[in-house]
Amino acid sequence: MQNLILFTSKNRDTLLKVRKGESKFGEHIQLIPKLTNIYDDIVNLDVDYVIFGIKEDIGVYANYGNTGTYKAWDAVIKVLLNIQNNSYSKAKRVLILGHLDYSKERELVTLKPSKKNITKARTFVASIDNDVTHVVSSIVNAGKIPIIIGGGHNNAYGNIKGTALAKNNKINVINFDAHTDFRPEEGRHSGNGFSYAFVEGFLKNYFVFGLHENYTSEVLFKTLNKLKEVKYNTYEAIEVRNELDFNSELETALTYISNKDFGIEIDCDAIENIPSSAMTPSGFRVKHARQLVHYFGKHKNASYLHICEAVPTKKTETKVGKLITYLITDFIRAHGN
Ligand SMILES: N=CN[C@@H](CCC(=O)O)C(=O)O
Repeated sequence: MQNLILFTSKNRDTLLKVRKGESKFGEHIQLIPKLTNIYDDIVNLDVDYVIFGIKEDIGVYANYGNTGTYKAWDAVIKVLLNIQNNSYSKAKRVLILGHLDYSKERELVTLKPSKKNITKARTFVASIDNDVTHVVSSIVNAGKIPIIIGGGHNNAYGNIKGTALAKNNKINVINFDAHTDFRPEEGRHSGNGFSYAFVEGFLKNYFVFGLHENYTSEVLFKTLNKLKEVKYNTYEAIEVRNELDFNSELETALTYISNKDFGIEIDCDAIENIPSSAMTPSGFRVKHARQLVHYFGKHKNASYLHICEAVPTKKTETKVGKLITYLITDFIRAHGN
């Protein structure tokens, strides 16, 4: 697994800000000292959650989007390690695995998105898919729950495939997102992770929560309406026209996906004013995202959490790191109880 960089005790100690009389999350997490193969390294560890990052934005570039999603992991890990460890946190149940690294390959995203470069990027996304599938399936096979941070939403494909392979069954997904990411299979990118997972038979029931009506084409709406496995609601129906109630929609979506193992996908572009690849001035509040993660996370069939598409800058990295950390800890608290 050449792209997997382990998170070491040295990394932790560099980021940890210890305070006398306090106990920080990072002081209690578990780490793997040496990588042999992920499954063997973690199967006997007494942890429930395995957190890893994906430092890539090649999938976003391959979808002609705004790059920078590779920066989310670094923003999150510095915040996560330094939250308080108390009776609400479960740091001992958490293994920080490390991150998938594509620093060399992502030189491509600095180039003009010519047809040739886009084709190259789409081909490379398929190899990122293989890495993500391998890491996720190893974690799920070992009986743990992956929490995947970052990268573009292309990584939903590897999360779904990896979980489905480990469970030996198709899985369902709830996607909190302004977009369906159900674009045509034209080569892999951040806009078609779910359509590829669906046509390849890894995804069964798919619920998109809070789609933006301005960013979904008529052709795509027609495709979605024809598929009995796909259901959605729109942000406008819930928050603008008040035709649907947020809490009732949570219930509708859970009923639709919870009959088998399911993944929770959170695209930060669904949340208002959060720096992301498709940042929006109009979207759900952070509170809504946290409530949704709590609501789905507490179900026994919740099999993974993926938070993606955030694009932190130097100025916004603490805000993004804190947001994603809140979502991670909401999930862990909900699922553990
Ligand atoms: N993962 C994001 N997918 C969106 C991107 C939209 C955008 O970049 O503006 C999509 O393909 O529609």
